Amino acid sequence: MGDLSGNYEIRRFGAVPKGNDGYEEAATWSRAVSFGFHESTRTPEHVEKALATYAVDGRVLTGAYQTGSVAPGSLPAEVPVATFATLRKTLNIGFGRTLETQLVTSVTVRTSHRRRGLLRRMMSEDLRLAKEDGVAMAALTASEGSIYGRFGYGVASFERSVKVDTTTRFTLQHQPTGSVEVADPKALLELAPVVFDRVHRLTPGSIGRQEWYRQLASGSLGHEGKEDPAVKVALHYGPGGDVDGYVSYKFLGWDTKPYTVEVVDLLAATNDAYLELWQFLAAIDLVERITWGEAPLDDPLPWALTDPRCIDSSDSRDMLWLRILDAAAALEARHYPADGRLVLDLHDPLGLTAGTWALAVEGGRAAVERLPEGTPADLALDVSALSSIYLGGVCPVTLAAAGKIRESSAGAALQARQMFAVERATHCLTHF
Ligand SMILES: CC(=O)SCCNC(=O)CCNC(=O)[C@H](O)C(C)(C)COP(=O)(O)OP(=O)(O)OC[C@H]1O[C@@H](n2cnc3c(N)ncnc32)[C@H](O)[C@@H]1OP(=O)(O)O
Repeated sequence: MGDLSGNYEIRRFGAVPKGNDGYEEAATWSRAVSFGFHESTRTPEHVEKALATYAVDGRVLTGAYQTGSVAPGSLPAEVPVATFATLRKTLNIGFGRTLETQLVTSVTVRTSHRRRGLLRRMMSEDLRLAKEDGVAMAALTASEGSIYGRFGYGVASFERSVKVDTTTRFTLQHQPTGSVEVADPKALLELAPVVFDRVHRLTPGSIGRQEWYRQLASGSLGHEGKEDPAVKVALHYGPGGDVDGYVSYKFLGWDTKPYTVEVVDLLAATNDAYLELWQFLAAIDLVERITWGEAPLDDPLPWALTDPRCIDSSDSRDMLWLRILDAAAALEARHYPADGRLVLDLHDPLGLTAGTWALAVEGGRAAVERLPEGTPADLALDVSALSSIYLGGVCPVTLAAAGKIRESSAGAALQARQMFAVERATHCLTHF
């Protein structure tokens, strides 16, 4: 057996639909990803459907391949030992502004090749290339909390799972302004992207959705890679008759007690649509509980309920991790609700954004200037902390208390909190 310890070639290629050159390479790559996440081996049909959606999103697939000899009888050299994928979508950075963002996903390293620096190599190279390509931000959702801080990522949004008691206890203080009607789930193939576009423009932290979402919401392609006949859909119509929200949901069966409906996807482009979709869910006969795994932490629902304790939410977790790649471009892209000047001493484990930066905001517009090294700073912080506070969803004062931000001028963290605030709660409804 040859030396298996270090010889890898990193290859990048596009996702292509079946019938195209490169399909087999992409299909083998996609099976390696399922292996890395401990899923059952995907059927050829599942792989085909997944790759068709990846191609629409323009995903770039990265694989690490063994170049030396492969252990006899083990997986052949064309199966990557590590996988990594990226796609580009926009991120809502508050006040309706969006920023092109490098989304990192499908990160796996085969157990027998782990802790040899493969993730580090793929991540460092990809972030450097994205920056060179003019992308100022990267994002991911993490399987474990301890992996990505070292690469400069910081938690920027949260989500929680809720169980809502929809027995007679559930009453909302809300007079409907629109209406809700049940629809053929397939209607969402067309409507979901339209509604999402409105939600995306309204919600700080929102990430543009990949093709797969409309398929999921419409029951066309479930997590198992097949049509999901259990999915049901209701649409919300605003006062003018336009569809401004929907809920896609499943009844979990008569064996689940209390009888429960699980939300697959819930989007509302207006405050009224959100509450009225909840009124609809709560009105489903025979059902006593609604569950939703992607609810916001800062949620209007409990405030609209007569009894906010109808909501049981024991499980809150980090959702979006951001990584600023270009400090000046990312900071200048934002609108700031408060003026001020902050000098930031920024550390970066990959060196992409390191330096002393002056952020000067006037009339909500930022000008960012690099200052000579050693210029006294108001705040000293790692790029992961700046990425965390960037969307207004994480408080700089709290990070200062945690030792993640060092405040040299009294009150600078509070000033940062005011400057980085956004117009409504940061929430990301796109997993990728
Ligand atoms: C965005 C997403 O796709 S999230 C999904 C991530 N994937 C998974 O969880 C699948 C299962 N896990 C794996 O496949 C692998 O363990 C990976 C991808 C997490 C790590 O891959 P490896 O190639 O072993 O990582 P690599 O050797 O490059 O390590 C880089 C650094 O991260 C650290 N590290 C790696 N994995 C972990 C971990 N799970 N927890 C804490 N630290 C970790 C290493 O110690 C190393 O630290 P250092 O460079 O500061 O000394």
